[in-house]
Amino acid sequence: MTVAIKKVGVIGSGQMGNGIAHVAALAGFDVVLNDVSGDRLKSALATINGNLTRQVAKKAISESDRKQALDRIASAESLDALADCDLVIETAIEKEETKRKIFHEVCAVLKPEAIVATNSSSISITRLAASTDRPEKFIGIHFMNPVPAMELVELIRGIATDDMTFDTAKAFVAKLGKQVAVSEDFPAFIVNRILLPMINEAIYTLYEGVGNVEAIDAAMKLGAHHPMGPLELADFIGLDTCLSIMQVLHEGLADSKYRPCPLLVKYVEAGWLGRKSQRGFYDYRGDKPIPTR
Ligand SMILES: CC(=O)CC(=O)SCCNC(=O)CCNC(=O)[C@H](O)C(C)(C)COP(=O)(O)OP(=O)(O)OC[C@H]1O[C@@H](n2cnc3c(N)ncnc32)[C@H](O)[C@@H]1OP(=O)(O)O
Ligand SMILES: NC(=O)C1=CN([C@@H]2O[C@H](COP(=O)(O)OP(=O)(O)OC[C@H]3O[C@@H](n4cnc5c(N)ncnc54)[C@H](OP(=O)(O)O)[C@@H]3O)[C@@H](O)[C@H]2O)C=CC1
Repeated sequence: MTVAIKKVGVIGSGQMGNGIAHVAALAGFDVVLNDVSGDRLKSALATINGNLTRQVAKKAISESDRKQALDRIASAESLDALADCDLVIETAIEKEETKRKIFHEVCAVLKPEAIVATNSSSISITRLAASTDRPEKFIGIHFMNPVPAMELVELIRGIATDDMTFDTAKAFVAKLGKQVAVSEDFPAFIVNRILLPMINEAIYTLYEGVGNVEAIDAAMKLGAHHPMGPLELADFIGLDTCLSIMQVLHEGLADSKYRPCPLLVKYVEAGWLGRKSQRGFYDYRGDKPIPTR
């Protein structure tokens, strides 16, 4: 049994929120995109339009698909605008305290039958569910970046998630044209349990001077056929998000093999968060990315 989903709320209009709003609107859902910052929302809509336009240029969608998708996305600075959503997907920063606060506020305005999901990369779904008034209607729907291009979505049930919520989330992902991988609720789930230690190891390789940024990325692109080098990918994901995921792995699994590399910590402390702040393992302020080490 599934619940009918017509209107989807997306909380957080960063790179993932943009992508989720984009694919949901293109699949015919009405979307309300929320963020604490009005400027963020404006630039989010411009980014979505840019990505849709690229798809039109590639003939993946028509001009009328682009227009209709954009028309289906409303933006709102207040969570009150999400009151009549059937499904809400939280995709604000990877900080448990921020997410808990959002769930507390949004659950107060949602209808009781609405499903609440998080796009968290790593945090316990069971623990986040416990901060809501509806643990049985709470689930992890974990998209990959960039959302319009990646085929996979991980689904993670918390201990209390009921079958109706799981089946509804599965049907929703299928409607977006994406494949599901089901993960148990353990730190960082499947993709990031494997991917982030690889990225962290690449940063240790840089930290220990085994290779420079260029050599490490070239090694993994040309030597292992990865589409992006691990440091380029870390910048793409966001170094703050990478660090948060490593911290969740380190604390959650209590194993020193997940120790975040001190160089990753230093970049985040400097505010060098990767592409989103224009500087990370590469400097993106010029015509082409320049390695920072
Ligand atoms: C951290 C987490 O919690 C989980 C994660 O997401 S981990 C990160 C997972 N993602 C990856 O590993 C990405 C690795 N990189 C890649 O796969 C590729 O480099 C890439 C898909 C990003 C770009 O591929 P490419 O061949 O260089 O680019 P290009 O041919 O221009 O684009 C391919 C598609 O991606 C889309 N795309 C590329 N960049 C995009 C962006 N920033 N936003 C939206 N769409 C984008 C393009 O529109 C295109 O879509 P269509 O196939 O529908 O036309
Ligand atoms: N980056 C990635 O590759 C992936 C990330 N994820 C997960 O998705 C989530 C978002 O990541 P990403 O999009 O990269 O992050 P970004 O930093 O790009 O975006 C986060 C957005 O959330 C906003 N925000 C912060 N606090 C609130 C709040 N209280 N209410 C509403 N919006 C808020 C931020 O606004 P402001 O900047 O003004 O603070 C920002 O616009 C994280 O949980 C992350 O782990 C999942 C898969 C892949």
